[in-house]
Amino acid sequence: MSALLTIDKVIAGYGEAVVLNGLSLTLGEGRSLALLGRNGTGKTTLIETICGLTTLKGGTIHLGGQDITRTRPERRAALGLGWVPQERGIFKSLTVEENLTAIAVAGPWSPKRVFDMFPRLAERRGNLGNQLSGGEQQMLAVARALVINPKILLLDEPLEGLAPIIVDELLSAIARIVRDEGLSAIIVEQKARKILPLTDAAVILDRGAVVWEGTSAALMNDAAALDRHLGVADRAHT
Ligand SMILES: Nc1ncnc2c1ncn2[C@@H]1O[C@H](COP(=O)(O)OP(=O)(O)OP(=O)(O)O)[C@@H](O)[C@H]1O
Repeated sequence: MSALLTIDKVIAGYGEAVVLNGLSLTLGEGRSLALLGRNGTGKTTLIETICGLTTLKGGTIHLGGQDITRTRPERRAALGLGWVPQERGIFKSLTVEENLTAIAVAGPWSPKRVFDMFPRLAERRGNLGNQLSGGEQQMLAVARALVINPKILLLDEPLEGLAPIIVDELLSAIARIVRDEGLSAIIVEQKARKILPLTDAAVILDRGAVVWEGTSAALMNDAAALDRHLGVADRAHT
């Protein structure tokens, strides 16, 4: 397994505030990783650091063997980071179809193919972004990340605030993307037990550091680790 993304001893945060304190992580080609942890433990900061949006004070980041530590965010996106931020980042004044065609890059994930994956979006292809439900907006955000044909999909809490039926639809789409199609992905999620069946590996963050790492299957079976690092509340929400 060759490393696609290597984060080595990264120290990063916002301005003078350090959030990630010497964090290291590796994602292999074609692998998927669940990034877990309680609120405020640094998950979003890690995703934003990979995208080049935080203040980096130390460490290195390599994508596909290339050092991107000092690479500007737009260039990192072009090099293959398909980021879906928590706030989704769709164009609300463009139609669903325009949201995709405006940014699509040639490759296996064409707008047609993502419409096949998300029939709800296909039905609403002429609707403006601001006419979509929260779940449809989230599907469009994932679709937008796919049509740039990234090397890695970075999903930041894709299930947050969505109705159970939409959660299930999104989970089955994510399963197709990461399991069947083998696209590399890092998925930030609060609902550990929902996402772990889909991912290969898992990492739990606490106070900006990795406190648990291993296979998703091992974590699913480790009730003590789930309790200790994610809290009993995790079970109540799944
Ligand atoms: N823009 C910012 N400026 C300063 N501090 C920030 C900023 N964004 C986040 N932080 C701080 O960084 C720490 C980690 O936040 P982060 O959003 O990465 O956590 P998280 O694990 O993604 O949590 P959540 O599940 O709540 O999104 C928190 O203490 C937070 O207050």
